[in-house]
Amino acid sequence: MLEISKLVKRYGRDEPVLKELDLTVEGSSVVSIVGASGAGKSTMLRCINRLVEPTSGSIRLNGTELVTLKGRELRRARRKIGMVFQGFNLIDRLTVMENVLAGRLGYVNLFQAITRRYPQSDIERAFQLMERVGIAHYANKRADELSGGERQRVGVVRALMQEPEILLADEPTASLDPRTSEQIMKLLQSLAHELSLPVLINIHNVAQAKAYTERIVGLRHGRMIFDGAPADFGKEALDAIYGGIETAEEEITAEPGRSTQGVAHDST
Ligand SMILES: Nc1ncnc2c1ncn2[C@@H]1O[C@H](COP(=O)(O)OP(=O)(O)OP(=O)(O)O)[C@@H](O)[C@H]1O
Repeated sequence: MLEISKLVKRYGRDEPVLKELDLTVEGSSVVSIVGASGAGKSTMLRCINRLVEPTSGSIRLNGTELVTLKGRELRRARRKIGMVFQGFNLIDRLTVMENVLAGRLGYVNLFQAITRRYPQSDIERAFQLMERVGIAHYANKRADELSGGERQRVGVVRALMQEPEILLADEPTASLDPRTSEQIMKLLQSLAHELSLPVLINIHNVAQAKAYTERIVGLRHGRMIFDGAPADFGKEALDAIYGGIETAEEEITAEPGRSTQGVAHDST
C-alpha cells in the first residue's frame, strides 16, 4: 500500500509545486494522474522514488517511510519501486536482454554487474517476462533496432525485473502512436492484476485514463481536485482540472468513443 500524506515539494524559493498532497493506493489498482502541464504530476511520481527530494510530508510504501531514508536503506527501498519512462531510458547499444537484466542491478554485487554474470534465476525470469509481453524473440537484438512500442515493453520488463512493490509510469505512452499507446495501457492494466501490483500512471490523455485505469486523480497547481472512478470523471472534473489552461483539445477529450483518437503526440 502506498500512503502519501501532506506531501509538499518546493523547488528553491518558488511557490510549492505540491501542496500538502494526500493519496492512498491499495492493492493492484491502476491509478492515472491527470493534470495540465506543470500541475506537479512528474514531481509527485519522482518524490515517491526520491529522484526528487520532498520538502516535507510522508510517503509510506507497505509501511516503510521513504522520505527519511538515506544511503543503503534508500537504495534498498528504491529496488521496490519500478519506473517506466516516456523516453524508455534504454541503453541503445545493449541488447534487449542486457537492458532487461539492468533491472536486477540493485540485487547483484559489483562483480556480477560489471561482468554481467547474472544468476540463472534472473535470466529465466527475464525470459518469462519477455515472453509475457511478446518480446522474447528480440532478446539478442540491440535496443535501438526496436520500435517505440517494443522499446516500451523492454522498459516495462526491466521495471518488473526489480520485483517492485509498486510501478510508476511517467507518461509511458506519450512517445507512441495511438494504437501502440492503447496496447501499452492495456498491458500495464493486465500486469497490475496478474502481479497484484499497484500502478500509478501520469498521463495527459484523459480518454485513455478513463478507458484503461480504474481511478483517476486530477491535479491542479499541486493540489488534488479530483479523485474518483472514470465514470464520475465528466465535464465538471475536466473544467476544474483544465479550465482556463491552454491544452491541446484532443488530449483532454473525455468521450469514451474518442479513446482511440485522443492522443495528440506524433508516433516515433
Ligand atoms: N528541477 C526543477 N527545478 C525547478 N522547478 C521545477 C523543476 N522540476 C519541475 N519544476 C517546476 O515544477 C512545476 C511542476 O512540474 P512537473 O514536471 O511536476 O509538472 P507536470 O504536471 O508533470 O507537467 P508535464 O505534464 O508538463 O510533465 C512546473 O512549474 C515546473 O516548472
